[in-house]
Amino acid sequence: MLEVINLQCVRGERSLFDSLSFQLKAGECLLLQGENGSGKTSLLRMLVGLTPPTTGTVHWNGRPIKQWGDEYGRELLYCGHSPGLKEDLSATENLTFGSALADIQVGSSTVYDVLHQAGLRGCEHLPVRALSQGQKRRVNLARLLLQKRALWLLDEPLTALDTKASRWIVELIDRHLGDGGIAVLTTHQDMKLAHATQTIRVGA
Ligand SMILES: Nc1ncnc2c1ncn2[C@@H]1O[C@H](COP(=O)(O)OP(=O)(O)OP(=O)(O)O)[C@@H](O)[C@H]1O
Repeated sequence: MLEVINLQCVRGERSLFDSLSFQLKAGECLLLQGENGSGKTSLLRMLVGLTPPTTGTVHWNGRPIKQWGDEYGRELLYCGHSPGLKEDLSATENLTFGSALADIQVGSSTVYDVLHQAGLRGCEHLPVRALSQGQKRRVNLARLLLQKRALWLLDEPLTALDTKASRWIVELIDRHLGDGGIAVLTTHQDMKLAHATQTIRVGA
């Protein structure tokens, strides 16, 4: 379970949000909405443990995430705004090395299969710099299939994706929730998940 208790975020002189609390249990999803600059990414980074909250705490399965240390990192998968890929390496190499860094050994046939599911057949060995923005995004999101994690934290996962890829991601998220996973997503788009979602408007 992910539990956020009285979270506050101050950036410079500005309080972006205050007294923010919520709980997400297995199979539950939270959509973060709000204007540009309202603090959605800041909140996600707090949930990842990358940015310390001004006040308040984030708990994972009953303990503050600080106490989990590296173990917490192995429970979650964070897809940020930027694709976070090595431009000179191929999609296959990025996924293989990225998984190895996350202590997950994957065979090449698994990586090809995941890239094909992501609609990247024929792009397996191109350097990432030769891919379009949407294709880079697909490579990054393909990690969702390779790294089995309980908690998905996705910053605008549909950005740059075409209709078919957007449908693929929505289906992946629904499957993850159906398998008892938890997801927190930021989005400016209308995302039609089959699973019930909570919505928080950040900065309102
Ligand atoms: N490291 C930082 N230092 C100071 N201010 C920051 C920092 N990171 C973000 N901010 C500010 O915090 C505010 C919220 O930024 P954030 O990226 O969380 O917004 P957002 O809701 O995700 O926006 P968008 O919809 O545009 O992605 C912005 O005004 C931004 O300039």
